[in-house]
Amino acid sequence: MDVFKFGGASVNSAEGVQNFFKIVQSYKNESLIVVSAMGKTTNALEQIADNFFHKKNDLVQKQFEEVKAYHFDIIKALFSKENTLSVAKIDVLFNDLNAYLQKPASLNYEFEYDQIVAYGELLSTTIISEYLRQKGVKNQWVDIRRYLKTNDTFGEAKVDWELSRQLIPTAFTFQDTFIYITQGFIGGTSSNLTTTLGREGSDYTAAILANILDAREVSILKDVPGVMNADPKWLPDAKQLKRISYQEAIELAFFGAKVIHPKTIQPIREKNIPMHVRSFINFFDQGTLVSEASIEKSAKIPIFIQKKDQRLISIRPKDYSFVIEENLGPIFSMIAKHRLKVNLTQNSAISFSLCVDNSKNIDKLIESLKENYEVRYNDNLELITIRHYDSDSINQMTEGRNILLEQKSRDTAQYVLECN
Ligand SMILES: Nc1ncnc2c1ncn2[C@@H]1O[C@H](COP(=O)(O)OP(=O)(O)O)[C@@H](O)[C@H]1O
Ligand SMILES: N[C@@H](CC(=O)OP(=O)(O)O)C(=O)O
Repeated sequence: MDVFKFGGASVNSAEGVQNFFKIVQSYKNESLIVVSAMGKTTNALEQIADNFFHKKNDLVQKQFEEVKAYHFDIIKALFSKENTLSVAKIDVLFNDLNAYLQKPASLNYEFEYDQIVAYGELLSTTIISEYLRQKGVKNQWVDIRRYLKTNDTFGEAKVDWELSRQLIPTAFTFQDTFIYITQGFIGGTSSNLTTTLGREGSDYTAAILANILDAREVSILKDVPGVMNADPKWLPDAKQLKRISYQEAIELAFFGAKVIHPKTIQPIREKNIPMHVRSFINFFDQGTLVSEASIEKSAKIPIFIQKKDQRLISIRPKDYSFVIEENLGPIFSMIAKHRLKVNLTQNSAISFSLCVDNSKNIDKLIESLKENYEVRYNDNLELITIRHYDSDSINQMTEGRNILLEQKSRDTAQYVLECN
C-alpha cells in the first residue's frame, strides 16, 4: 500500500481536481490519499475563526459566503447537473459550519479555531471523493478524526500513538476498496472533539498513516519538481536534489525549508519508508527520493533557506549577572509558554540573543522578560541558512548586506541580516 499526500496547491481549482483524478486513475497500487484544504482555504477559515471568536458577526458571514462561493465555483465545474447527491453531501458540511457560526463562541480560542478550520479538509476530501465516484473510480472517504487520536492541545494537538495504532488499521483494511481518501492536518480527541496538528500538518498526517500501516512508500505531491537547493520562488535558478537522506530532510525542514513539514520525517524514518517529493503536474518525473541512503553528491551542493519576518531579541540580566543555566531555564520556559519558534540563539557572558519568527505573541514575551531583564530587539530581519556552505555561497548571500548575527557549524552557516 502506498500513501499519497496532495497539498492545497494541487487541488486549488476544478482543473486541479481533474488532474488529481488522472493521477489516481493511472495508479495501479492500493492507495491511501491524504488531502489538504483547497488552495488558501485554511487561511480564510482562520480569519473566520478569529472574527467568530471576537464576535464580529458581519465579517464572519461575509467571509463564510466567500469560502462557500469559492468551493461552489469548483463544484459547478466538476459535477454534472444530475449529480444532486454529491452536491447535497457538500451542502451538509456548509450547513453544519454555518450553524456552528451562529452559536456563541466558547472562551477557548484554540478550541474554536480547530472546530472551524477543520472544515477545509472535510470539504476538499468530500468534493474529491465524490468527483472520483462520479468518474467511476470506486473509493472510500474516511473521517480521520475517528481514528487519528490526539490530546486536547487544540491548535497543535499531540498524536496519541497508542490509541491511533489500535484504531487506524481498522479504518484502512483495503477489503472493499483500492483507494481511500482522507483528511490531512486534523484529528480527534478520545471524546471525539476535533483537533488540528499545527499549520501545514498534512504531510505529517501522511507520515503517521504510513508508519502505522507500514506503507511501502509515501509520495508528497507539490507544485515543484521535488526538493530543490532553494525555494525556486526565491532563487529561480534553484536546482533539484535527486536524493537526500532522512537526516538531511529533517535538517532542511528544521531550518525552515517550507517544502517538507518538520514533523514528517521521524515517523517514516522509524519504519525506513522511502518518501518521494514530486510534482503533481509531472507526476511521473523522478522527483526527490528521501531515504536512509547517504546523501548523493548532488545534495552536497549548497542549500539555501530563507526565513523572512524575523525578530532578533537581545536579553541582559538587569543586575549584570552572567547568563548561565539559572537564567536560561526561565527564559526558555517563557518562550515555550508563548509557543514561539526560536530559530537561532547565541550568548555571551551577560547577554543572550535569540532570533524568532515574528508573531503576535512576541510582544507578550518581551513584556514578561522585561520584569527581570533589559530587552532590546530589531524587527523585520531575514535569517538565511546555508547547508554545505562554501565561500562563494556565503558571498552570494551576504555581500553588501548588514549582518547582525552569524553562526557557523561544520555543515551549516546562518546569518541574521537586515532587509535591503
Ligand atoms: N527547498 C525547497 N524546494 C522546493 N520547494 C520549496 C523549497 N523551499 C520552499 N519551497 C516552497 O514549497 C512550496 C511547496 O510547499 P507547500 O506550499 O507547503 O505545498 P502544499 O501546501 O501544496 O503541500 C513550493 O511552492 C516552494 O515555493
Ligand atoms: N490546510 C492546512 C494543512 C496543510 O498541510 O496544508 P498544505 O498541504 O496545503 O500546506 C494548512 O494550510 O495549514
